[in-house]
Amino acid sequence: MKFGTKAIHAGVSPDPSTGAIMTPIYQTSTYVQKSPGDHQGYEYSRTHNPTRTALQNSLAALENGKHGICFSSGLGAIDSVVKLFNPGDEIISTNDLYGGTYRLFTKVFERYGIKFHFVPMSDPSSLSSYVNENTKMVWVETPTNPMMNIIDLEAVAAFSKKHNLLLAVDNTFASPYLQNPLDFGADIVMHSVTKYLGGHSDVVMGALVVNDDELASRLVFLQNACGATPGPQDCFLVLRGIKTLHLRMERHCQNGKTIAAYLKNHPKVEKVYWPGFEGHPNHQVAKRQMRDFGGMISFTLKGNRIEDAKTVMENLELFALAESLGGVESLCGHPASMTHASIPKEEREKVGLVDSLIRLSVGVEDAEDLKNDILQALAKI
Ligand SMILES: C=C(NCc1c(COP(=O)(O)O)cnc(C)c1O)C(=O)O
Repeated sequence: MKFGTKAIHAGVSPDPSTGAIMTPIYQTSTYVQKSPGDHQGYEYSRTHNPTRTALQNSLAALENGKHGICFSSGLGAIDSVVKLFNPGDEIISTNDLYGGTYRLFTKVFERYGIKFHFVPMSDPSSLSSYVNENTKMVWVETPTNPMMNIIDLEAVAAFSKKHNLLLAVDNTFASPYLQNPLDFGADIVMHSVTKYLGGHSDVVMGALVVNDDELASRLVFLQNACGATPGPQDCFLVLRGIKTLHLRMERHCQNGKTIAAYLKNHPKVEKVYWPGFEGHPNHQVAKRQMRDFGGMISFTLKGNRIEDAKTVMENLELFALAESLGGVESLCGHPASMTHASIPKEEREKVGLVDSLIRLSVGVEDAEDLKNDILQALAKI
């Protein structure tokens, strides 16, 4: 099946008892058994729930994987990935990543003896210097949040296999519509389902998709044992969001291209970070591993004054100033003081995340209105 057909049909089937075409919301915590252990595959909703099962199967299909595993948030999913490891183990991570992920790694798991190396990954050949006998996994985002770096999945997968490391890829910014990391050799693909998959800014959820059965059983064990599972209503909302993922992503990409080009030519804009530009350092890699370049854009202003950035964001009207991304409505954010505030300033600035950086999640509105919104806000500085 092609992606658009999978988005509508994968993982779901008419309800066996009623024929309902949409997967029902099984709003129940438990299931009656005929005698101890004699049940219909469902015992307790933290462990299994039919609405969640349909969503997990749908997500696995969209990522060309075998096993989908859902969590109550993206960080809940990442938490379970890191719980695969033990004190003394080491993880090599991209040095540009979501601030909450950095915080989870450094403020939680370093206390449990897991060591993280935050390194630039635009040239995977430099990674070997960070490998030792304790290294267990490589953690990648691509495109990265918020600097829009592109990491070569095929090259990092080859590196990981050569050194017998797991490769986990946070595919949130691309969505399964634009990129499928398992196809390039990744072992785990992770999503903040909160973003493009839910697509309507009305759910917080996370997911993992893997092919390996043993890895899946370890992650399913952690999903149940640690309990960060989503409820059936949220699973229903994401199942519904997924049905239009392909249509929404096409519009996000069209609008992203229009807005990126508009910003690039604006006299008050210093630099625009968007993988679709031919001048992007890894544009050729993006072309190879992505089907299009997405709706996430970051940019800086001439003069790099935080006051100017705040004035622009306060005056944007269609681009609402809020955390998150990937919904139908356009959002703007200030990573330095919002999503990435938990990363020390000196660490942020090593990757180019300066105080004047503005991040846009370009929605599916009419592009002309979005351009005019940016024009009027930039006129205020
Ligand atoms: C809320 C934001 N990010 C969440 C996020 C997460 C965490 O997902 P949550 O569903 O918010 O827990 C993981 N990975 C990436 C790349 C993310 O962007 C944000 O960047 O505005």
